[in-house]
Amino acid sequence: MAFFLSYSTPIAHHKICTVFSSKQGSRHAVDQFGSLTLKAMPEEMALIVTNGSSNNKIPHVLTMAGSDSGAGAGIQADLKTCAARGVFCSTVITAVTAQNTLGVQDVSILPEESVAAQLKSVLSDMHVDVVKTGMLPSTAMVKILHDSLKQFPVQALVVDPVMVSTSGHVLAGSSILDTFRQDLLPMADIVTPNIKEASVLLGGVQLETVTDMRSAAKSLHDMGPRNVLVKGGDLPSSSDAVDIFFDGKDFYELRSSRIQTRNTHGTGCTMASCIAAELAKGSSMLSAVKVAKRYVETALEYGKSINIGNGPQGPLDHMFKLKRKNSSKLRLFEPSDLFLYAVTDSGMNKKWGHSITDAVKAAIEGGATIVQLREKDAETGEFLEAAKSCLEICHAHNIPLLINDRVDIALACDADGVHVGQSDMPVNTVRALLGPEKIIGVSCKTPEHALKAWADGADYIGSGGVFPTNTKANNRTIGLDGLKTVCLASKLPVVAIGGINLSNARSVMELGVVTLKGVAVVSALFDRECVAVETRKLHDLLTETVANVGSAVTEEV
Ligand SMILES: Nc1ncnc2c1ncn2[C@@H]1O[C@H](COP(=O)(O)OP(=O)(O)O)[C@@H](O)[C@H]1O
Ligand SMILES: Cc1ncc(COP(=O)(O)O)c(N)n1
Ligand SMILES: [Mg+2]
Repeated sequence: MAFFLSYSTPIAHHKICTVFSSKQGSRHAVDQFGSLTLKAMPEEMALIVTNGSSNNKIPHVLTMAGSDSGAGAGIQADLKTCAARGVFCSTVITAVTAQNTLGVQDVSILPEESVAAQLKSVLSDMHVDVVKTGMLPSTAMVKILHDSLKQFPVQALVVDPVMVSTSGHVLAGSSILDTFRQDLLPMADIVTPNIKEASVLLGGVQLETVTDMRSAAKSLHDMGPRNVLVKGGDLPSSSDAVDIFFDGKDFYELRSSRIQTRNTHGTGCTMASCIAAELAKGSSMLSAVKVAKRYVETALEYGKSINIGNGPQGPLDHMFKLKRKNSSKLRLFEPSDLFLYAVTDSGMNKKWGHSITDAVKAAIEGGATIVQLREKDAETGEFLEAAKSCLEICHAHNIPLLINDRVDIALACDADGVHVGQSDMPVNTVRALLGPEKIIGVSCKTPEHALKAWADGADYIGSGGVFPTNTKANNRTIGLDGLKTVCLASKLPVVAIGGINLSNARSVMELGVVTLKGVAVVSALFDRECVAVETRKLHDLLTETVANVGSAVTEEV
């Protein structure tokens, strides 16, 4: 969300050539005389002429950093972090490092012309909101950055003053220190040194306590950056991970518990690129820093036991949102799962004194091939707990568990999918929330419903009520003919539902349409004293009918 204006009125002692303002009022002007300093300017001068945002614009971070072959830090960390935070990330590579979990084996610095060309390519063409810098291995690269930003101003500059890798390898030599102090820091909206970097920038002062970190933040702020974050990941003898944020006025102590893991390589780069990503989305500086701290903490927690490499420091895992518990055992949908589809009903379980988990266990024991929890009256907390327990039972038997209607419950317990009705959340919205691998079923009474479900990305449809039923009030019965019409029109596998029991299940399966894969039942299984026995009876009857009808229901859609 950036607003730009070309401007040429003298302000104070500078002739302003370019003015920039963000939504939050972060303002810079670059003077025409080539000073390396970006000056803050009064709010009222930040005239808004062009709104640089449009509906289809994605927030954009440009990272100028080194490549890390081990992919925990550097450019790779920045790309993954921005992707995880929903922000577009372009890259200017300053150096190519050979790193792994043992340390840094090689550093090749890219030619300055190449760095300048990369910056120009991106900044001149693509609308960049925020620039984030990591490894800047030469004085010339700082100058190139300054000149590029003067020509193509951006909303904010996040400077991670990378100097030494955690493994102790020097990534920016001491000859560059003066340039960092004099030229780079004054350009920064925020600078994010770790303890070692803060100490080096301040000429070697010892930083051992949170109080030392506060003084360091203050001294660094005096060098010109608008905000300072001194990161305490490596603060000796601290059981918490404490960072100090200073905005020139107030200090904030950001504290989280220290996660015990070797996989911390890249925390600093990740923190800085997450701050940049949040700024690009429109956050204030303090909110961006807080979100970034929580993001790093969560990534550390999720990735704490990952085993990559044999060295002392493993990479941070940025994409925890994509991670699935037991991903190797992910249960993908098979149309044959619809064969005997058990749908629970809290009223019936109460009536017979069955807990929901006992009822589900019994249905599986009797041969149910998929389970749907349809708990219309349950309290959310209670429903979630029941869903978690049922999921464990279902997965122990390799049976998918779906949740009726409640996408929130399905997400919270990582269920295999959701079944929705025509008036529930639209299928494409459910798909966007659950992701590509989860199972989505939708109730359909007509061929039009069936075709829409297919077009919207459902996996199967439930069609009915085939027969009159007590479990759903005011539900129009479509009969066997209606079911057959839907099955013939459907491009998706179909499960028949509504009043199906031992006495009529045969007539359903005898329709013999290839798309009809099974029956879904509520009362015939759960409005019974012995759920396992009733399920077994229905299972046997279906097996026998299908064997007689031939290949119809086993053929894939
Ligand atoms: N083991 C940990 N548990 C929780 N947070 C951590 C841990 N290690 C680092 N952090 C956090 O990660 C962020 C990056 O800090 P730090 O590791 O000090 O930076 P750098 O990678 O530049 O050395 C900070 O917010 C810090 O508090
Ligand atoms: C290319 C590159 N950039 C930055 C770092 C710092 O990361 P860390 O402090 O986690 O080692 C690194 N090791 N490599
Ligand atoms: Mg670190």
